[in-house]
Amino acid sequence: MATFDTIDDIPTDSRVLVRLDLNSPIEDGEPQTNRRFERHAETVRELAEAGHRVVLLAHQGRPGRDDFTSLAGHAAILSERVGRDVAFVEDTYGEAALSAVDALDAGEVLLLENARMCDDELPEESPEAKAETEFVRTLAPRFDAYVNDAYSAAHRKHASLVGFPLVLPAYAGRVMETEYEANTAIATREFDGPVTMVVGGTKATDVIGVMDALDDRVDRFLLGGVAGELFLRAAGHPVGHDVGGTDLFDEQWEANRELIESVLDERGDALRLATDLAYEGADGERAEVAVNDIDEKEAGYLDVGSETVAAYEPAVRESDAVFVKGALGVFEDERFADGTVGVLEAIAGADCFSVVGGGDTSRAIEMYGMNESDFSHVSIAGGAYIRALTGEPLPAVEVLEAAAGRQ
Ligand SMILES: Nc1ncnc2c1ncn2[C@@H]1O[C@H](COP(=O)(O)OP(=O)(O)O)[C@@H](O)[C@H]1O
Ligand SMILES: O=C(OP(=O)(O)O)[C@H](O)COP(=O)(O)O
Repeated sequence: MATFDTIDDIPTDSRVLVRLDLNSPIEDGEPQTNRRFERHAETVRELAEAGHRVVLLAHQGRPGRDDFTSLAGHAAILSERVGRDVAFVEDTYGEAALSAVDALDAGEVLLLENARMCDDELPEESPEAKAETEFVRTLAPRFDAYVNDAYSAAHRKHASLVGFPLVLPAYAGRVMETEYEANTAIATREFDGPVTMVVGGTKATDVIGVMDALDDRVDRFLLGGVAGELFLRAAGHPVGHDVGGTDLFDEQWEANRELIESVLDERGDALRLATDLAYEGADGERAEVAVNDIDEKEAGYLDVGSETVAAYEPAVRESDAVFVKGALGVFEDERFADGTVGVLEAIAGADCFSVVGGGDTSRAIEMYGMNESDFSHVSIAGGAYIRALTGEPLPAVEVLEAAAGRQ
């Protein structure tokens, strides 16, 4: 269990600075609504209803990229989700921002401009250095408390994440609390029965690192996606390399070959590899082939096959805990959703503790009409989820814990 203080511990009538992670996909310059708004809305609503003055800090994109935008649109979406007005000021710690902060009444909510528009925010430095920045030194004195709800950004040593908790009493928001507890469960909780991890997606380097780190915590890995194909390659099948303009496999194979081979060698018994794969047939329909019948990879494989899904489902049902990292196929295309959806539905119907992580994979839950409440936790974190699974510390969580020790 984390040892941080939570928003239940904030003294009444406080001026509270809250770090959220509203980083979202941007289309035509506008943020697209997603789970992050819905989840953070709970923390914001609770703080406002408690009568605090609530000022929100967040970021969007990275400087130089297309998704680096103002947070004006985020304020509108958040306002809808919270069910009360979320004012927005196009400034982070200048005159306009400070006046807006000072003008707030009890229960009012204000979102400041994208923190990454300030030079002090981004370079990763120690919490002590970040606490010394003009950004932190200017804003902090306006507040009685700092809340970090941005679990999904907690792997970054940015001013808004690690600077403020050094100089203000600091607390975890509801998202921080629930994400932390669920995502560290694989390393910290004892389960009575088998622990299963579903491993897929495109970022094979990430998930293979997770598999290696969780070696002794996981009883079986169900593989699919790009990572699954690389393991099939290591097992001697002529798959797991790029064909026809794809560039997902060869580079990742070169980078991870030794690790893949050693995981296969040492944990072979715990690994379930696909026995059949799906691809786009000549008629454009889904076609399947048994892995043992593949003499040469000629098509891109886009899902695990139906025999594999039928084998993975009971493995899920027998588990006491299931953690998901990455999709088993290109579920965005209905023809190749069977693996991902079949396994997610088996988890939803099973009596087990379950965590589904990764922004892309968790999207399959709503795309295919599954109920989020049938899972113990659907994470809104990507990089931070990976780090939690591999047991790497999250700097923004560490400073919250240190703050609790001082409070
Ligand atoms: N065999 C495959 N070939 C190409 N893409 C795949 C394959 N299997 C899964 N994917 C893609 O992987 C994506 C999810 O992977 P990833 O980004 O690693 O996970 P997440 O964002 O959920 O952490 C999905 O969008 C899916 O289309
Ligand atoms: O969306 C985020 O992370 P994610 O893509 O790992 O889920 C966070 O907002 C961190 O963003 P960053 O990776 O630009 O620092």
